[in-house]
Amino acid sequence: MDEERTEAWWARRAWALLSAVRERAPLVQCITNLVSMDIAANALTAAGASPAMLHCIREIPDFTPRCDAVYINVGALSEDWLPSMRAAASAGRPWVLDPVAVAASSFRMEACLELLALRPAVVRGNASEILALASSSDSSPTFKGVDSSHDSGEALQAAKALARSSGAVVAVSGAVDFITDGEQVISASNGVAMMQKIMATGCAVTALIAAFVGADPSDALAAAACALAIFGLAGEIGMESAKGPASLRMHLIDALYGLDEQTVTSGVKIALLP
Ligand SMILES: Nc1ncnc2c1ncn2[C@@H]1O[C@H](COP(=O)(O)OP(=O)(O)O)[C@@H](O)[C@H]1O
Ligand SMILES: Cc1ncsc1CCOP(=O)(O)O
Ligand SMILES: [Mg+2]
Repeated sequence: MDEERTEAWWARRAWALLSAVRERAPLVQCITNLVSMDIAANALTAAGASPAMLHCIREIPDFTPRCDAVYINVGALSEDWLPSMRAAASAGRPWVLDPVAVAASSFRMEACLELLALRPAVVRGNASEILALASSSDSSPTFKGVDSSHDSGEALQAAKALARSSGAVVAVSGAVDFITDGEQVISASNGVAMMQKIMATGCAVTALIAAFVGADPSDALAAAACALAIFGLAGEIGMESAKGPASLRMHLIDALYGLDEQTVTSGVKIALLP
């Protein structure tokens, strides 16, 4: 199977998955921080998914089982929301974790480790987040809040170890995104540096990963790699018209909405690393 996963295979897979999102409009429940709600909901809907920002614990038993995927993001974690996160992660739907600033506190680290034990299909973080989560350490001297103080390649071994110990696909974002199930490593090299200057692009791309998993839960590794590459490609196209972070945000969402087969199959840069 691996031998046939050429760059051309990945390009076709990325288009097939984006097409599946557009056709099936997966319902994605998002329990996410308040900063990211707007960009995540807009990225999801531009891609063809159906976002729902529901976090009241009383709604989860009725609503979550009807979702195609669940997205949980601890960016603005609180004692009130953690029970909802636990309940939604335990509802039997495929789900994706964004461990924003996991090293911020022991409360956040313990919450993320507890959620990790509830078997997310995918964990996506920046390099500092994946390094911290893999080592269960909330005491890094280089901690910079929600931003990464490491390059994605520095977290590759940690990502592989975390994938093996948790059973999740682990994605590390950065200039090059790395996606691993603990054995295979995929690189996705789309994107522009200016994406780091738009608040909550990381949160938005994790939401998009959840939509791709919801559209096709059979291969979380492919879903995560293709969602990251497609989001990055939308950033590249958006950058052609952008003057700065605010206009890039708008043009990225427009580009995500307008992607066609030719643009996706010629533009995504996904490769299986040897
Ligand atoms: N230097 C870069 N060059 C190109 N794309 C980048 C770069 N840094 C981040 N990205 C892209 O921006 C998005 C958010 O990633 P990142 O900034 O690592 O997440 P977070 O916001 O959680 O820290 C991802 O799609 C990633 O591929
Ligand atoms: C600023 C901020 N504070 C808590 S969550 C959040 C957004 C983080 O977004 P991202 O992880 O995409 O950088
Ligand atoms: Mg983040």
